[in-house]
Amino acid sequence: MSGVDLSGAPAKISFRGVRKSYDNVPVLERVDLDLAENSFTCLLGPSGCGKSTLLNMIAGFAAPTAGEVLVGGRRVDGPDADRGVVFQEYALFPWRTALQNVAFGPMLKRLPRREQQVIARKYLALVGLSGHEDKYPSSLSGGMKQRVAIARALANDPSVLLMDEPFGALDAQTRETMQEELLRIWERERKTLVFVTHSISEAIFLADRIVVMGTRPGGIKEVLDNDLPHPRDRTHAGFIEMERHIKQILRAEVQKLGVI
Ligand SMILES: Nc1ncnc2c1ncn2[C@@H]1O[C@H](COP(=O)(O)OP(=O)(O)OP(=O)(O)O)[C@@H](O)[C@H]1O
Repeated sequence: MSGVDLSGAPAKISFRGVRKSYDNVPVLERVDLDLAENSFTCLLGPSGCGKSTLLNMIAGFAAPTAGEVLVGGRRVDGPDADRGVVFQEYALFPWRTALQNVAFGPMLKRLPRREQQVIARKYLALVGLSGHEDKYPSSLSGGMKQRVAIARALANDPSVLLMDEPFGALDAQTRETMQEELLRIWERERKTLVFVTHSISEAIFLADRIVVMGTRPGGIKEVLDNDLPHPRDRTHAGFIEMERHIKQILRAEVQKLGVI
């Protein structure tokens, strides 16, 4: 049975009593979480708390040790084109042009060549890369490569988009631009988006739900609903207050580890 989000809408993604261990070492304690369809959730927490593990279980790259993960009411038992993934390190094919990279999913679906190109051009345009179709990744900047990676994930028209620190390697200015672009794309494409980040400010800027995670035991510390109006202003009192609150939770977690 699929869960119900706090808003009353049926959950698109549900974790039911999920635990995860690697080689008998527990990484995640019991996780119960429901994410609504078309919601934007950020997973935030100290290094090693299991953010990527949680994301990978939605993607189907990792299986829970106990419990289950449901997407659209169906148990995840492996990767699926309906769940697109974008990683920090771009993961583009260096020998394929931007267009060929984005057309990769439609090609795997064996769509006619012309249709593959139409889809790839559409998503490259959506991420602001019209005119760069024939460039190879080596001649694109970090921000442009990440735009191609996003377009490639979107070209499969997934209902769920999973992003693992996608802007972590970008300079501060490019990162802020990409955050704004991503919100624009999310508003237009209406995907259920789950985004892993280390940055408190990035999480508050982007997400309507922030899942703050902790270590030892790894798991969810707090789930915050973020209803600050868009476009979000990082100097707004509500923004700063939320930042302060999350910092407090994370500081306590890091102190538990004896790091500071
Ligand atoms: N495939 C694996 N095999 C063994 N241990 C793993 C594996 N993947 C992750 N781990 C361990 O699980 C813990 C959680 O890792 P995970 O990458 O999910 O954390 P994270 O919060 O995403 O970390 P970071 O912010 O540093 O990327 C870490 O201690 C990590 O070493």
